[in-house]
Amino acid sequence: MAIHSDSLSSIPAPERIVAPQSASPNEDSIERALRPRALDEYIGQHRVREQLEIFIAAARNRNEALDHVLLFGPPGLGKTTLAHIVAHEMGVQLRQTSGPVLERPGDLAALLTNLERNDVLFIDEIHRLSPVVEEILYPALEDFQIDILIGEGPGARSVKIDLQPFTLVGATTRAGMLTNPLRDRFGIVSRLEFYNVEDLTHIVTRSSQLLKANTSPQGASEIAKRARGTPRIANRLLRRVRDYAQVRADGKIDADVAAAALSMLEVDPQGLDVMDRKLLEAIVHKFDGGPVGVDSLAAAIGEERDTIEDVIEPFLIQQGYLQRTPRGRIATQTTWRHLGLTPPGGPDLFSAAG
Ligand SMILES: Nc1ncnc2c1ncn2[C@@H]1O[C@H](COP(=O)(O)OP(=O)(O)OP(=O)(O)O)[C@@H](O)[C@H]1O
Ligand SMILES: [Mg+2]
Repeated sequence: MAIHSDSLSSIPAPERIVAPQSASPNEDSIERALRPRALDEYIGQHRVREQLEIFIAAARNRNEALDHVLLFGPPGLGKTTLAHIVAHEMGVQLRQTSGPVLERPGDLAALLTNLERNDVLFIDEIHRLSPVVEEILYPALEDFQIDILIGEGPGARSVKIDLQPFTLVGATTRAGMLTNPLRDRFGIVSRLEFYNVEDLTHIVTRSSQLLKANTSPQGASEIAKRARGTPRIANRLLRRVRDYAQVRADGKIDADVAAAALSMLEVDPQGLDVMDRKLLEAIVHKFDGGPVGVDSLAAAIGEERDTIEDVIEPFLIQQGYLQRTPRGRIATQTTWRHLGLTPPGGPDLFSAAG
């Protein structure tokens, strides 16, 4: 491996390299290029994929619209990708919108009346639909009909409009924030999980081919290990490692180059970054390891509560760094050790408490 010592100042440093949200419109367009189009290119999530395969085949066979689908899970795991794949596999068009964009009932009515037979309507952030808009959606989902009010005041009357049969694909990072009547109207509910290292390695390898990056299997696996179970992060790390490799290692991404690039980006071998460590250190140093309520934690590290709950915590909990209890967040033994500290009371006491 030839590592040159030129300056790396040309490498852009996003605020948080392992943020699971999309960073910019530019990143969005790169993502679109890397997005798998068909179900059999969609890596991992075997359970969800198998279910969709069967339901899509059956609906196609009967020439019916697929049942409404709710996709939920943390950001960057492939909800939008899957919505597009559903439309592609059904051989129909996809119309895309999002909860906060649909301000008035008329906005949704316009979209619904323009759908063609069996089309997919994709509503991202569906937990953020306003109640009046959601009201329109119920009869649309159930009977493919909407009631709209024409005119104002005493002369106003309600008119029923028939819609073409369609499939609603709703995506949310927070299934718990959906109202019950809305959730009940989805026939297919799919929860996306964090990806394992093997699947992420596969994704990095596939993206390397599309980006024409020269990545060895070990290089791909090194990136995968630090990608927090999230394809969006894996693809972003790959692009930054590719920059590093280009400037310092003749473009070859092997395990050493990947590790060197990622430690320069302050992503540690477990995939934790500055923000994760800040949160874990706050629990350990400021709150004696917890339990600490999420609001106190938010104040201590200067982050929004929502960011902690949606973005930082899920991976830390899944990896066993953090426990969510009714009394608040608790740092686990893994956390103390990760920070190079001895857990309080020794291993036995802790495992009895945890
Ligand atoms: N199963 C997969 N196989 C290969 N690549 C994937 C897969 N899932 C996601 N990706 C990649 O990850 C990127 C992010 O996925 P996507 O935009 O679908 O996430 P999302 O769940 O909609 O995120 P958000 O909650 O932020 O909207 C995509 O551009 C795609 O390239
Ligand atoms: Mg999305």
